[in-house]
Amino acid sequence: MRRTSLHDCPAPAKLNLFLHVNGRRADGYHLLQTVFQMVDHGDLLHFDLRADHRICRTTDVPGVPQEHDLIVRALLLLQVACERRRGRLPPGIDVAIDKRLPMGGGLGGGSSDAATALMVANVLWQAGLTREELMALALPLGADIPFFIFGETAFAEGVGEALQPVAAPDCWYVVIEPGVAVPTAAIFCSEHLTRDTSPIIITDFSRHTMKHTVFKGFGRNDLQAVAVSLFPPVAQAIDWLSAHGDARMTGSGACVFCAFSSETEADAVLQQVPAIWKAWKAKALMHHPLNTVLQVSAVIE
Ligand SMILES: C[C@@](CO)(OP(=O)(O)O)[C@H](O)COP(=O)(O)OP(=O)(O)OC[C@H]1O[C@@H](n2ccc(N)nc2=O)[C@H](O)[C@@H]1O
Ligand SMILES: Nc1ncnc2c1ncn2[C@@H]1O[C@H](COP(=O)(O)OP(=O)(O)O)[C@@H](O)[C@H]1O
Repeated sequence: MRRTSLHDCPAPAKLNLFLHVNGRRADGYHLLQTVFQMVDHGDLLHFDLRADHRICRTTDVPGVPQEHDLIVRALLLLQVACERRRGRLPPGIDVAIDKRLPMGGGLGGGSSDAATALMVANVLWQAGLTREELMALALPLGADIPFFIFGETAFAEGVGEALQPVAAPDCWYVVIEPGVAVPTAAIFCSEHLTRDTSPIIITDFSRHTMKHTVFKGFGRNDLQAVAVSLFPPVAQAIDWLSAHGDARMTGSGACVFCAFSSETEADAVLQQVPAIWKAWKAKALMHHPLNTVLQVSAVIE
């Protein structure tokens, strides 16, 4: 049966368990190695097919005009791809967002929103793009989007688009939002950013090591030193959380996280977080929730 709406669609946050900057491409983009981990905390999106062909965001997102919104841009790309494939333009979509993830937080909120929109619209429009086709369509919009469509914990290379599944640590995270928005570009263009971390090679041995990454302090976030120097609240949050474990920044910041092997341990730390910061706990997700909720893989593969 053809569906005309899908509500309460999750767009989970990601954490970069480590993030190494290995070099820079001729176009200025940086070559990275990272492990992307989804967690069970994120935005919620609601989709309704329209009678016309317009893509409309029905929720105001302060600072993000509708035409710049990654959700809207992603859906416009898919609508055109769908028209090319099917010979007719699919109906428009109204998208409402319950925004929970802070912008400029390094949690990939905008990217995750766009990935969820693409996976849902692929079903609503019966567009029939494969997972790989959706990932390729999304990459020009943002390097993190393909990961969310890939849908499982991944070791990523290139600018984040070359993905391999890795064993994920089954744990809980405490995440602190330091209350500042870090613009990704400001970190990557800093003259103080180190860009020469030696690439690691993923073997069966290192896959195993990855599983213990968060507890054994594997790697580091090469973007952290620059973010800490430009944004003191990030430094303060890392200092505080470091008393409880290996605290790190995710992505280009600002959020910081620390892993715990049980929910009880995470709760104990969460209760002590100073009231000046917003903080939450989240469980590691092995798969994107839409893989099962929507049977996306069955529909698009
Ligand atoms: C750093 C990461 C790690 O997961 O995530 P966030 O912390 O932003 O969530 C990503 O690589 C973010 O990739 P992406 O989402 O494409 O970054 P954008 O905000 O579009 O990039 C803003 C600017 O940062 C620079 N940039 C970005 C990515 C990259 N690999 N090299 C770069 O030099 C470019 O100048 C780009 O124009
Ligand atoms: N749906 C969206 N949600 C959040 N940010 C968006 C969205 N669409 C576009 N953006 C833009 O992407 C930027 C980065 O937001 P976000 O992905 O949430 O953070 P980060 O890249 O730090 O993880 C925002 O500052 C905003 O300008």
